[in-house]
Amino acid sequence: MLPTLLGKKSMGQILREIHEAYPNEPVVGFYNFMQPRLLIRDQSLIDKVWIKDFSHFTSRQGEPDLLNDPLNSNLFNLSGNVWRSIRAKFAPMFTTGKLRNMFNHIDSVGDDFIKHLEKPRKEDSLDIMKTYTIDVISTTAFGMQPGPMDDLNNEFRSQGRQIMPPNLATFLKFMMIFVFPSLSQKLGLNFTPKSSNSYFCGALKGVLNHRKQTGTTRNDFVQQMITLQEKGVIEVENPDAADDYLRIQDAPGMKIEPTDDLLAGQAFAFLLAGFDATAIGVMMSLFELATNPEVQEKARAEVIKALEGDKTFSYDSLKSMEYLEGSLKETQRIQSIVPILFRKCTARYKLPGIPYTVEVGDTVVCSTYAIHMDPKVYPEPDKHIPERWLGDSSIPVGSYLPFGYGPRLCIGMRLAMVELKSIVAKVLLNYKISLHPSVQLPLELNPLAFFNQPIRNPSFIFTKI
Ligand code: HEM
Repeated sequence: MLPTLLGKKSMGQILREIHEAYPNEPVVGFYNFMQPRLLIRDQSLIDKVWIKDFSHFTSRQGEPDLLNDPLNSNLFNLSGNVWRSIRAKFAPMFTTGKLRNMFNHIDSVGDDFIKHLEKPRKEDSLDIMKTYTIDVISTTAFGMQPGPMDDLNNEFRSQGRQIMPPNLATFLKFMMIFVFPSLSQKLGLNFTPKSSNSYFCGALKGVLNHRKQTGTTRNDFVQQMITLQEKGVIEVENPDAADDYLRIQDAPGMKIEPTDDLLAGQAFAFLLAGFDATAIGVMMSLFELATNPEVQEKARAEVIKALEGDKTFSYDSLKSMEYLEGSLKETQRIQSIVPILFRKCTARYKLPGIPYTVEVGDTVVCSTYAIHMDPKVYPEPDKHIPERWLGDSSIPVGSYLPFGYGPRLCIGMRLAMVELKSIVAKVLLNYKISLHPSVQLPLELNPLAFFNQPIRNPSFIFTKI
């Protein structure tokens, strides 16, 4: 891991190199500083560990204390039955019907974003995309209408930007938490600054109180959280096969009270887990379209066709844009924004077909970045080919992992795809996208960032159509 500390290579790149250096091995052991790690290369083994034998790997890292630290007890950090019970309570919030009801909030932030692009700007391209993704979380998860996009004093946005800047201090903190989770817990070290935690949790509790006192209602996550407090469960009116990935058995006998603190912690996790990765996703989707002009033209033609006859942007008109969806999936594959998945072993596990047992507390990882660029799975892996995803595309198990895999797959996956598709479709309809001549290709990855993200964000030229 020295190259990462010296600012030469990101963790994602190093793991990809380890994966590619042992093409015939199903697993490879390595050290992350002093901690042994097992890299699982073989996709059918990934399928076993991440899905079939998930009960042995229900954790990601250490376990926060639900009773004494409910604000940090979020879906990302928790494990075992506590995680299962909270996931089962929150999963219905992300189903098709619920997202369809929330679509107008996302759509309206997208319209503001397009107006914002029309004004002269000096902002870095990732900063603009972050304004969009923070505003989406603000309106959906915190029930707060975002102000004008050019308001530089907007507190919610500036607090959001301060949470996890991709710099050396964040990197060292993350390393400490990953490598020495128990010590970090004793030292009270968290992924996020305490000030951010209290600002966002305070904001959500303020909105919860206001709704309860005034009886105001709105189609958003806050309203669903209130339903969860009042009824103990969120109903799914029209079950959809596309929601299968959210189905999960509640933990029997587990009684978890959805207190304001616990709900605030989850909303903060949605912000934390969602806004940065989605902003990088929007930026890199535009980058892929700018560098693949034929794909851009085809995707634009599809958007125009889907909106023929005065149709407006809606959850359903977006659904019909299959080529655009294929392009977004290609971006997620090629860019592998989250380049590594990891699980902590929670029950001793003998790896099938291999003389090796994973002990409780051991961490296993897989390199999504390497798998997404494997020519055996994706011929000509560097090429952006949306057609890979059209029709009966059959991808082997454990081979497409941008949102993770198994029961702990990203709960916000569909929300992220709707956010991405909606904004990219709006940009395509209004602008031709090209790269500023100053952009140097290929883009270099930021060695200090946990995500795969460029060290210098590409600047775009948006030409009004
Ligand atoms: C392009 C955008 C996004 C990407 C690439 C992404 C990717 C991921 C990945 C790879 C994981 C780990 C899954 C695993 O370990 O198997 C994850 C977990 C998670 N994500 Fe996302 N995500 C995105 C957007 C969002 C959004 C918008 C939300 C908002 C709700 C969100 C909320 C979460 C949560 C709460 C978890 C933890 C789930 C659990 O452990 O039960 N993500 N995401």
